[in-house]
Amino acid sequence: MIEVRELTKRYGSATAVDRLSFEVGPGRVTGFLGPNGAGKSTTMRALLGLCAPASGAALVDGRPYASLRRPMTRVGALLDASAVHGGRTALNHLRWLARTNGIAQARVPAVLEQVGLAGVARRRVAGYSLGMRQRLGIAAALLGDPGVLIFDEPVNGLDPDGIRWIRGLMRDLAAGGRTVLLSSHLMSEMELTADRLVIIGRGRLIADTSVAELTARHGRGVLVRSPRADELAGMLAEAGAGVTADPGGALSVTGMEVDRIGDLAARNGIALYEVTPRGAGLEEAYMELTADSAEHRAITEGGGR
Ligand SMILES: Nc1ncnc2c1ncn2[C@@H]1O[C@H](COP(=O)(O)OP(=O)(O)OP(=O)(O)O)[C@@H](O)[C@H]1O
Repeated sequence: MIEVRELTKRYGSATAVDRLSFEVGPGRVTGFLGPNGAGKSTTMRALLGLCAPASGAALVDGRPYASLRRPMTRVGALLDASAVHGGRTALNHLRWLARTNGIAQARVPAVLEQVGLAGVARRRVAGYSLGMRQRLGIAAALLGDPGVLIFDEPVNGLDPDGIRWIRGLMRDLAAGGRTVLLSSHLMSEMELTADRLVIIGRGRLIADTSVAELTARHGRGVLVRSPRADELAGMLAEAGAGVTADPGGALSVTGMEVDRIGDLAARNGIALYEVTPRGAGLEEAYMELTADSAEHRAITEGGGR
């Protein structure tokens, strides 16, 4: 469990995080989104005791990081994958981490296996690709088998295979009951990985919502196919959804989440052949939500050269 309460952090006269409050619960992946400079890294650093807030609190399992006993067994984090000393091997790095944090050495081969580095564990980290370093950073985060995981831009610089692997891992960790907070400035990435979104801009909370809610509110609706489309259309409309019939016989449903559509059909014994959210509008929704808080905006001048 992560709790951020009225968190404020200033650098000189600049306010990086401004009375920010949100909670992140277990069992799902929570995406932490915001434009460059929104305050995501600062918030994560506060959660990990790496910077002291001016006021408010950043808590893991109800406590500030500094008062956690054996913190690596409570919270694991990937902030900067290049932080490992290049002269070390992955094996030595993890063994040292385990030793200094009271973690059983048996966890070392287990996490190396989990992140796919078992075969290269005796190589020096200096020779690792960016993707391998990310995996090593994730192995370190998982070493203490913590219930809370915090990842800052974990897919940065990864190839499609690496990105797919990280997505799967995040989802597996959440499915296993862990609390997973994952930052990105890309909505497209979050749409595929996260269940819930905490969106900030200029250090303030902009939205705390589920991907499904955001899709229902800003997406282009849900495509529904059913052999009893007419009947279903009537029921959906009665329940408050916007319904239009596509030329092919499918329904285009707006203002209602996929789960509710499914429940309503099930309660009335209506078979569904397809229920597909058309989420293409999410990126635009995010741009709209954060439009006023982006640090740098491209200025488009008419009549350019
Ligand atoms: N050590 C620091 N000293 C001074 N200002 C800082 C420091 N760290 C962050 N800031 C400022 O605080 C604000 C929030 O930065 P932060 O790195 O938390 O944002 P972010 O959302 O993680 O951005 P990005 O997506 O670019 O990583 C920015 O305006 C940044 O310039």
